[in-house]
Amino acid sequence: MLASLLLLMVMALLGRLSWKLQRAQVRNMEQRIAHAQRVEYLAFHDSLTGLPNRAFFTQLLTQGLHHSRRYNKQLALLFLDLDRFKMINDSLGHDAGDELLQEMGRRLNKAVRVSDVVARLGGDEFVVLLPEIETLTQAEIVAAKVLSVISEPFTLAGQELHITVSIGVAIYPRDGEDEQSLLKSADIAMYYAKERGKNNVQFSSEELNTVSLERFALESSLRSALENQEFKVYYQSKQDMKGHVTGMEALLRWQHPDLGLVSPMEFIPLAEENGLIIPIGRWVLKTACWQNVAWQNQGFPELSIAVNLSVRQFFDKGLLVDINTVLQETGMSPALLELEITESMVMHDVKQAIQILRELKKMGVRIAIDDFGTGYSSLSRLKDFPLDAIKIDGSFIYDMTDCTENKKLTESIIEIGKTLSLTVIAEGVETVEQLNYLRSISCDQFQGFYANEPLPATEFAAMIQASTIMNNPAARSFKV
Ligand SMILES: Nc1nc2c(ncn2[C@@H]2O[C@H](COP(=O)(O)O[C@H]3[C@@H](O)[C@H](n4cnc5c(=O)[nH]c(N)nc54)O[C@@H]3COP(=O)(O)O)[C@@H](O)[C@H]2O)c(=O)[nH]1
Repeated sequence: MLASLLLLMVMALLGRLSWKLQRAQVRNMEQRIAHAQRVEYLAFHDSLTGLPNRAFFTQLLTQGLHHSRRYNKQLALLFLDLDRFKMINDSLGHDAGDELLQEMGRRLNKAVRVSDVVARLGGDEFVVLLPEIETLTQAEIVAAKVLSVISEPFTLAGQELHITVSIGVAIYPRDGEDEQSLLKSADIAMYYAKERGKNNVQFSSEELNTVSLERFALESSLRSALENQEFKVYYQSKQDMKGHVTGMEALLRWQHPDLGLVSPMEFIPLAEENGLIIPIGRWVLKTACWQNVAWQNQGFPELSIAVNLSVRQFFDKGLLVDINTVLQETGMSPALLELEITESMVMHDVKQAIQILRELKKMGVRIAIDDFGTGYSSLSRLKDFPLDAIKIDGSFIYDMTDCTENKKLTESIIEIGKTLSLTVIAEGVETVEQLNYLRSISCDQFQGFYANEPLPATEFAAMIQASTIMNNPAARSFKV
């Protein structure tokens, strides 16, 4: 009796133990499944926004393309890139940047149908897939809706901010028949949206893709141009109204092995975009200073030299160190170095620009505002900038003798310059009539083809030495 009771108890205990064991096994299994699901979720979703990531998006795009092919449908791919995201990250911090990306994801999802796909490819790049569209207008409507939802203010780090986005759109099958080509077409179109002033939508086209291929080829040779010593600096004189040379401007040229001399207008925007402008700009500065010092050592008079700074260079953290190093290494006098910046550059971030300009002034270099009159600098702002000179944009000079409006505008700019005690230089002077008129309205200096076209160093030196510029009467009174 006792034995049976004991047996029953042992069996009950064993049963309980086995049940516990089973429960533990089930729990363990559940945990493993949950873990596997989590791993799978993370592999296919962006951890910050919860949106499909690039890998998942590629699968969804593949499925969408299969479907479109089978049912002979069009599909639209919107490629989005936030404008000035880096600036937000840099100025407000990465937490604010993360918050912005999360809110972007939420707003994008709200702007499209549940059957559409919103994904984050990485960084500030998002894509929207419209799997079945009948007409291009549908894609246009969605893109406009996206611009509109993003235009609502964002509150980040306690500040209300207005954010914009650039959108490129590619349509299957018109702009690409597979994932890669469709994504590439949309990306190129987005890039053009940026170029056209950001905050807009561009549809892909064959023309855009061809231009982009040419740019790609130019960009890859630009990467090796510095190393291959393909850059040259040309020099154009600045003169006072009596024709005395007061200085020169250093202008960059690219002697491309196949394309010949490439204009800076073609490659500086590219270099600006991919960051190559920093080493290239440093090289121009060093070459120009070195050349100026070499000429002085050869007995040339003390002529100033102006060097253009691009926006990326101007706001680059290494700018002050770079200039200081070049001055030290070349022995260039800071007072003879003039840095040319544009109005739009300083308007980009007025507070920081003033700070940088003050630091540059402390070094003793001169600052000139280039292409003056084409930007939007208000007069009240202008007086806050520590400047030495303004250069009237060539577009005012070009037809000034026939255009009363441009004559008046030029007079006003000269007056502004005088009021602020700045040297006023007229750019793009090509005729004696223009020069005479500028002289009559007390412009201080001029620059342009009338004096000389930009020349390689040896020719410029010969010109100075001969004290003559292309039989130009303005050059007869050169004092060299
Ligand atoms: N960031 C840098 N920008 C640079 C550098 N070198 C040049 N540039 C910028 O590229 C733009 C085009 O320059 P460029 O083709 O050299 O044209 C200059 C002159 O050649 C031209 N010019 C001069 N006189 C006349 C004239 O009488 N008529 C006429 N039609 N054109 C003339 O104008 C340009 C002067 O440039 P700027 O004084 O700087 O405005 C130009 O925006 C350059 O700034 C570089 O090293 N870095």
